[in-house]
Amino acid sequence: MTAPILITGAGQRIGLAFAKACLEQGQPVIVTYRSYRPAVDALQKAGADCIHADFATNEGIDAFVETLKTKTDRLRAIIHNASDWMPESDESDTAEVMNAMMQIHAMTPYRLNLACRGLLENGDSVTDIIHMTDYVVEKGSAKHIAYAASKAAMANLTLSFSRLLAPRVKVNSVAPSLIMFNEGDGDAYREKTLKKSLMGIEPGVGVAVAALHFLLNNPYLTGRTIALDGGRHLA
Ligand SMILES: NC(=O)C1=CN([C@@H]2O[C@H](COP(=O)(O)OP(=O)(O)OC[C@H]3O[C@@H](n4cnc5c(N)ncnc54)[C@H](OP(=O)(O)O)[C@@H]3O)[C@@H](O)[C@H]2O)C=CC1
Ligand SMILES: Nc1nc2c(c(=O)[nH]1)N=C([C@H](O)[C@@H](O)CO)CN2
Repeated sequence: MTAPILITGAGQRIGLAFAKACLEQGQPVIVTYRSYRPAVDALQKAGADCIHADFATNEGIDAFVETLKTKTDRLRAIIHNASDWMPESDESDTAEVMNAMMQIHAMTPYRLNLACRGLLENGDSVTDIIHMTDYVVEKGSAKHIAYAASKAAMANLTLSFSRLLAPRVKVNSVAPSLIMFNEGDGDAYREKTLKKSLMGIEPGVGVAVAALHFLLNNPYLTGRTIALDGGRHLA
């Protein structure tokens, strides 16, 4: 029996696409979701093991790990996808924003990687950790300061865990810029954002799924980042 891939935050969008792509290839998955959606039921019906988890507290992380270990004693990979794109605002409490961003983008992958090391190493094949970071790790963000800092912390986890876990486990980042807009994004924002990259497109989840497959099937990549950004760095 193939060991399952754990995908966090798979109730919608990119995480959901990851889960569907794995299932279509006969790869078992365990997914976390925070808010219930019909897509979770559909994933369960398609064979995914769906576990409710809110990583906003360490107790929530630890409760998830406890449940996970009742489901499996091995993991093929962990995809740290769960994320909150929280902007600063005049009303926001800066401490709350920074703490929330560091909790989901740094504490959660840190704590899960250490807690699940045995599951990743419990087999003969090399396994994977993939951190979903962000293009803003390179450039910062004037409107998502804490978010960018927390994704930079996540990017550094890739370096440290690569050193700690090689050669049994490969650890890489995928650093997207625009992959898919959110429903509430207006035309002006969309037009402005599309102009930020050389390719000038909203690529959709397929490019993220392609990056996932590339990393899972490349035995020689660890400690690296796939920049999925349409040439934004040169625009
Ligand atoms: N979409 C894009 O264009 C880009 C995406 N990325 C990165 O790619 C990844 C996927 O992006 P996208 O699909 O848009 O992500 P989403 O914004 O849709 O977030 C993914 C999921 O994370 C879950 N989540 C948020 N906070 C928590 C928490 N405290 N505990 C548990 N789950 C939580 C949400 O759960 P729920 O909704 O169930 O509450 C959500 O469904 C993210 O890491 C993102 O930062 C980077 C750059 C661009
Ligand atoms: N958790 C999320 N992170 C990010 C999202 C998102 O929807 N959820 N979206 C972006 C933007 O697409 C940005 O890359 C381009 O404006 C960034 N991170």
